[in-house]
Amino acid sequence: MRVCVFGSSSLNLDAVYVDAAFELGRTLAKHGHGMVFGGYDVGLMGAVAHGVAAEGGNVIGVVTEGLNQKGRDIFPCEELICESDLATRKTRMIELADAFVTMPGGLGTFDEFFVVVSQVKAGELDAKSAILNVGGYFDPMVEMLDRACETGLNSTDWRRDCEVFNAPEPLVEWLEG
Ligand SMILES: C/C(=C\CNc1ncnc2c1ncn2[C@@H]1O[C@H](COP(=O)(O)O)[C@@H](O)[C@H]1O)CO
Repeated sequence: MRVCVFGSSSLNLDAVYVDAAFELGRTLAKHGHGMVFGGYDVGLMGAVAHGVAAEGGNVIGVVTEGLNQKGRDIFPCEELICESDLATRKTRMIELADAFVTMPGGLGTFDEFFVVVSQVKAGELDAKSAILNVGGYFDPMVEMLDRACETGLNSTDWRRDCEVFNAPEPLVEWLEG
């Protein structure tokens, strides 16, 4: 399986997030899965790629022309794809993946997570999505999503193909199930 991982591009992150990202990468590779991600060697994005590489796993990176021009470090991926912009890059990452994992992050990470679950909701995508809820980071978002369903404002059960995990091992086992 090829798993797409979303996560923060920020620098100077707390070690609890970085360690969890590295461990996720190691777990994916130990289970024989490859990874597709945003391609840059920064933040949780980079940490998860280092984890995959540490176990000899395969990494595909999808970068953009605009971010390359900002001089961001690119992870040494087995395959590197360059797209024109963030939207095209996101589409490409989704096309390349069999399943999705969202790690803690900011606006870019939220955007990627919601695009995937919205496509599943609309029936455009048939894929599992897992949230790695490091340190309870996603608790408010999970609460909001549950509330959206309880009130009927969201017309489907967001948990249908989406689950929340505190550790990488059960997460990867769920993706495989
Ligand atoms: C100028 C800054 C960041 C540049 N933007 C991005 N760099 C790398 N990856 C990005 C960027 N914007 C969106 N992405 C994707 O979303 C996730 C990271 O975004 P976040 O906002 O940091 O959570 C990641 O999965 C990327 O695929 C500021 O330094």
